[in-house]
Amino acid sequence: MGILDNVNNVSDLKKLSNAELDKLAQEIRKFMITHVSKTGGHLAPSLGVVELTLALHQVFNSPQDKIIWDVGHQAYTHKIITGRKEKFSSLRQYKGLSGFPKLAESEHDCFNTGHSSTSISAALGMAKARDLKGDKYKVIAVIGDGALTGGMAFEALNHAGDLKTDLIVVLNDNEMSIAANVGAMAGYLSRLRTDPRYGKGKDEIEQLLNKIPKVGPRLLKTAERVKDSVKYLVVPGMLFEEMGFTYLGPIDGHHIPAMKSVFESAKKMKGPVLIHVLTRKGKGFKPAECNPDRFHGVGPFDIQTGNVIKTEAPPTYTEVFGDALIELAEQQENIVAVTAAMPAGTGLAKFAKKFPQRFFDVGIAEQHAVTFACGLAAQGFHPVVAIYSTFMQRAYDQLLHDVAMQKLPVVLALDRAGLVGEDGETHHGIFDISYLRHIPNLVVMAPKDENELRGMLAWATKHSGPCALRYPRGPGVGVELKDGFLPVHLGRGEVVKEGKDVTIIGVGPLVYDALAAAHQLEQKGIEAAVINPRFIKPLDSGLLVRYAKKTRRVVTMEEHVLAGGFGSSCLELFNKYCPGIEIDRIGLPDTFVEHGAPDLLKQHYGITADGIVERVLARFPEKADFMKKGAK
Ligand SMILES: Cc1ncc(C[n+]2csc(CCOP(=O)(O)OP(=O)(O)O)c2C)c(N)n1
Ligand SMILES: CC(=O)[C@@H](O)[C@H](O)COP(=O)(O)O
Ligand SMILES: [Mg+2]
Repeated sequence: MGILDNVNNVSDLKKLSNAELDKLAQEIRKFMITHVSKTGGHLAPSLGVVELTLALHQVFNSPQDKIIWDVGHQAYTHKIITGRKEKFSSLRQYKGLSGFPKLAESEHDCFNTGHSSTSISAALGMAKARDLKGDKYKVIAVIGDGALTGGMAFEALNHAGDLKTDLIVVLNDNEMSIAANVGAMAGYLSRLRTDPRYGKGKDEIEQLLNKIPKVGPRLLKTAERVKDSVKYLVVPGMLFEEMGFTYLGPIDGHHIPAMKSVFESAKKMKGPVLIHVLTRKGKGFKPAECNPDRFHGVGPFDIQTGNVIKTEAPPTYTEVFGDALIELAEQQENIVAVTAAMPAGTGLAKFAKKFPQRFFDVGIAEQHAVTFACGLAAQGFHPVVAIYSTFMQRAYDQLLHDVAMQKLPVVLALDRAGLVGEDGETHHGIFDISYLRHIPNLVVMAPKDENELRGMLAWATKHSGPCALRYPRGPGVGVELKDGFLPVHLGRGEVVKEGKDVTIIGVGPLVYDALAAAHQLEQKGIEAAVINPRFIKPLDSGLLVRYAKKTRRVVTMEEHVLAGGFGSSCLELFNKYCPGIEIDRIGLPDTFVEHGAPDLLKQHYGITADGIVERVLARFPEKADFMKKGAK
């Protein structure tokens, strides 16, 4: 019987000694590794904060005290010790535990996270609400060094320093974002971490400086300036102190007694406090310690070897994108690539190695990434900004105000467009058609397969204005990759199959589901035409209207919300040019889609060939009867 067996909630944790907490940490690591090796998940981030989480929950009193986990991908220990140990085997599975904090899951999850850099803003809002109500609870934001590169975090630090309300920010510094952390802040933290001078008795320095004899105002001013610059040199965390925070640290984030003692001190302090904690991402599992980037978000793996369990699959759209961009960049010197802290996830890692001067990782800063690219474009470069569909939501105004209004030749590569699966509602890329297609001057494309992705990227890097490409997470459809680049013509779609009874339009790879549906319908005597629109904007209006008029029935299908999606654009088109068409739109309803395997989610929402067949048959009741009579 281990200690973890008797820890079913935070109250059980409070009874444990430091030695028992250390033992519990080991048991939690073993428990976590065992489960995540089966479910996959954010193992390295969570392994890195086991002791930190235990110390936090011993010193503070969740749920009265509010603990907000930035991104929330590191909250597995938090979940395990707040009553969700038994459900942990369902992590990230459909109808199982989420991989991120969820209010709906537990009172200890006081704020939903998933997108980076929101924790300090939310914590500050909660702290201010507490003050206004005269409450006394503590509010703690736990933010990583990567998330601290997000502009929103600085906005919140700036505001917190001004409000001076009681707030605790725990900076979990493991020198890693997904890849190694980048930026000047990372450099500053590194100096705080490594320079022996830092951490010298801050009081000694203050006493020494205060010994400077009281002199006339002019000399006093100089003395103050000297004092401040000397403080910058030897007093750690001056940057945060200057922003109104009391800086505590750096402390060992795997030493529970040290953290508990600092947390206890911070509890008593007035105003905003920043506690700088040093941790090792992936601690306790050698493969993750050695490859914290690979184990940042990992699929099921072999515990003995750390090898991810590979399944035979075609190259991913991400890999096809990355390789194609390298081919294009070899021909076009003005191509540069920008990522927001996700070189590997967006397929740009190889590009970065091959063209280090033409690659920019800006940190978790999507807004800056887009407008930084505009600066490059304004001076003759052709930037390709690779950002997941869901994270591109952060840069909406930059797309509109900086890219489109100026008609700058910026290529927006929206990876993870569609249902991403286990990351769930905060990560599905199901809103981009709606937030892109109404932006003037912007071309929006959706390739049906790997060759079209290559062709569209080639076209985009030669297009004189802004354009966006949206493609899904995971393996391609497995077509044979062609040399060269498929020719693409602005605003032109493709007839994949002729038919006279109904027109089925599938967006992106869904055109293959449309084709499968058409073949099923053929068995039932219904001849369906299949269209690959290729362009979300500008639509191939001539083609779509021609087939709508010809078949009088249209079914559209997209891995995207219906509101403002591709189907909506067809509604608008047909309403104008061929009113009276029967149109069925298949897509996602007005709700946030939960986590689960993508195919399961598609099945649930009818985004499948069968879903199309069902819709079409509903328009042919006689055929449906024909079906019912047992005809095959
Ligand atoms: C707005 C946004 N952009 C990108 C991501 C993808 N992402 C998730 S975690 C992460 C790195 C976080 O680094 P850090 O905060 O240091 O946490 P660690 O994984 O090191 O514990 C990134 C880039 C995100 N979740 N949100
Ligand atoms: C926590 C986070 O936002 C990222 O780690 C994200 O989960 C990566 O998604 P992919 O696994 O699709 O690259
Ligand atoms: Mg980090």
